[in-house]
Amino acid sequence: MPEPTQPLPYLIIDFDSTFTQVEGLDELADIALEGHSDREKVVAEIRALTDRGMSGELKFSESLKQRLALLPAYRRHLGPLVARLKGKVSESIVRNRAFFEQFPGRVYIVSSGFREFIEPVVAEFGIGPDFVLANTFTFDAEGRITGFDPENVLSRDGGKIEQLRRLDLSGDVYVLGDGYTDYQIREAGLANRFYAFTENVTRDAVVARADEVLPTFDEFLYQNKLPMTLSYPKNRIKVLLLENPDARAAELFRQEGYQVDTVPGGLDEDELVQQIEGVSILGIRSKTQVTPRVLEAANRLIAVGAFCIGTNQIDLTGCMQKGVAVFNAPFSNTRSVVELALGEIIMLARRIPEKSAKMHDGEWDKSAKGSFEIRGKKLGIIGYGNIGSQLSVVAEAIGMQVLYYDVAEKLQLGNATKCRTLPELLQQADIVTLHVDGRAANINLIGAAELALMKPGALLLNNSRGHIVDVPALAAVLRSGHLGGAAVDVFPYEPKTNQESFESELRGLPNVLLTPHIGGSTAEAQRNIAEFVPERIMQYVNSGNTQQSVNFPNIQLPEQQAHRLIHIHHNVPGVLARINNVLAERHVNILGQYLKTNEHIGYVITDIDKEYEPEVIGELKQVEHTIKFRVLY
Ligand SMILES: NC(=O)C1=CN([C@@H]2O[C@H](COP(=O)(O)OP(=O)(O)OC[C@H]3O[C@@H](n4cnc5c(N)ncnc54)[C@H](O)[C@@H]3O)[C@@H](O)[C@H]2O)C=CC1
Ligand SMILES: O=C(O)C(=O)COP(=O)(O)O
Repeated sequence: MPEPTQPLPYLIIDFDSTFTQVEGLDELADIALEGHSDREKVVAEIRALTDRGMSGELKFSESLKQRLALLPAYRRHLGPLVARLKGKVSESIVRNRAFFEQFPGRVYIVSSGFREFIEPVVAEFGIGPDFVLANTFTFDAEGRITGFDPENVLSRDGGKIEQLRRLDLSGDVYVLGDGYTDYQIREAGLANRFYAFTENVTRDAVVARADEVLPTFDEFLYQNKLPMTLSYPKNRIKVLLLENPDARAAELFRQEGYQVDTVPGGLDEDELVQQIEGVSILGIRSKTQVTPRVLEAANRLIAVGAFCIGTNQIDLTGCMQKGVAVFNAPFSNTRSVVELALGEIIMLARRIPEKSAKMHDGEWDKSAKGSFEIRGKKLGIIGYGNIGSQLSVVAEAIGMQVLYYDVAEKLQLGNATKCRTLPELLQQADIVTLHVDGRAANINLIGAAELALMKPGALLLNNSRGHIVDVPALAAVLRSGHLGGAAVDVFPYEPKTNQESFESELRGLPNVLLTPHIGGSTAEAQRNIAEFVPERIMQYVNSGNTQQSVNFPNIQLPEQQAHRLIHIHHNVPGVLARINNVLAERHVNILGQYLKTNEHIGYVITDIDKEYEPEVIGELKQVEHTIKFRVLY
């Protein structure tokens, strides 16, 4: 942990909506009015008054007076209130409890809320009663809250200013709060800096006047080089999501505390080059090309999430050499593609595309010509991976005979028959379906020669990648009638957004089913993907776990012990020895070490004791052939 470079300034922290996520009086009203028919109405009125007071719209004393008048609360409600507030302390404050315990006497809670509920909450963070400056309630003989002690300076307008004056602190004073009255301390010259704390609420009028905006308390600690629980404030991690992944993805990243920007549709290379600067996590789908130029401009990138299966659009080696881990969703839309393919096979076998089009034109064409059952027909699957092999099982279940061809040795499922060559499959199949990946070697895998080998009247499905099929050659065999039909979901060029029109030689051809790359576009698949990919990326960021990464050596790490050093380097001999030399010379105790390499990079994880000289980190960064280095606390 970095040690403070200078004595800690005095921190003046507001309580309601800053130290805690909520406003104490709002919560008190909610508790006191439990079971009352007008609970919601009164709580809403109190909230509105709080807001008007906090943003400077209503005089503070007036807002307080009006709120208390609406509040039918008793002393007995304070216990439940404290219990509730203890569970609602701001997450980044809870996370950094150790910081508060480490600096007793430097943190004041200055609040126009009430001592009765503030003191017990902040006591758990080592902040004693002398460091709580707040209002106090007045009660009647029955214990009903009647108002506030008017002698208390904090009950008056400008009360926080006067309170600070009386405190007469010497040295630097920083104020953290969400309200206008917090800013006024700085305005009055009684603090050096005002930090608008926006983890719980953002008030524009307050943010506009702040020296700094703090989305979390981690950010404050990071900026001031103070000891913090996280190694890096999560709010500094910028996520850029393109091509509309399900909204759940943005939600999960936001919940984690990251800043998320979304761009509907894809970006071309020039646009992405402009937008990638400062982005730590890039989320794309099948359209966006992550090219060497994009990577060159990516100064902060640590991970790319492909919210799909295919990763041919990403320069995977370039990412590796930059220390950028790539993750995809290898099985989240498999079933959706299988279902689409199966539906297309039946639709084409019955010539539905042209029959449906005719019906829309008012033409009744009842005939069995060219239509057949798929039972007993030979389905030739090219690429027997996750999609191909699942389609194999489903197709057999409805009575098809399956043939398959794959460049890799694959487990033969059910009664499927393996073909040793591509021509062997093409010559036999009644229906050919493509499920290979989009690697460059597969460009025009199906060209004029391959199409010529297919049986007359056979059907072709391409739900894999557009460049796998030579489109003009396919159009020619459809026009000539050599093929009986085709279903095509993917194209060499696909429109960037739904506003762009679709151009293709396949348009208007008979018995051709065209779909706009929707093989994986189902609610189920998109939701699965939007959970799967962020989870992998966040695990990687938080623990270094690279399980399921497409381009990094896969390591599933055990739970982190003390501090974790994550070192990515070019795979040349001797780097591990150099890392360990630095640790040995600095007498650092290694608790666990894990190494895995691939042909380009080495990935070393070292768990070490918390106690080490800060210079160790600098020295490890200097180890020759280091690509990226980070420390996790
Ligand atoms: N239309 C859409 O919306 C979707 C399209 N896809 C595409 O489908 C592809 C396949 O997906 P998965 O089955 O999950 O991938 P996978 O990686 O499990 O399977 C691909 C298989 O193709 C084989 N292969 C590669 N080149 C070949 C060749 N020239 N000849 C024969 N076999 C070859 C591989 O050895 C592998 O077994 C993805 O890479 C993606 O491009 C995936 C999901 C949705
Ligand atoms: O999963 C894949 O590889 C796909 O082709 C689906 O791509 P998409 O997410 O629809 O752009």
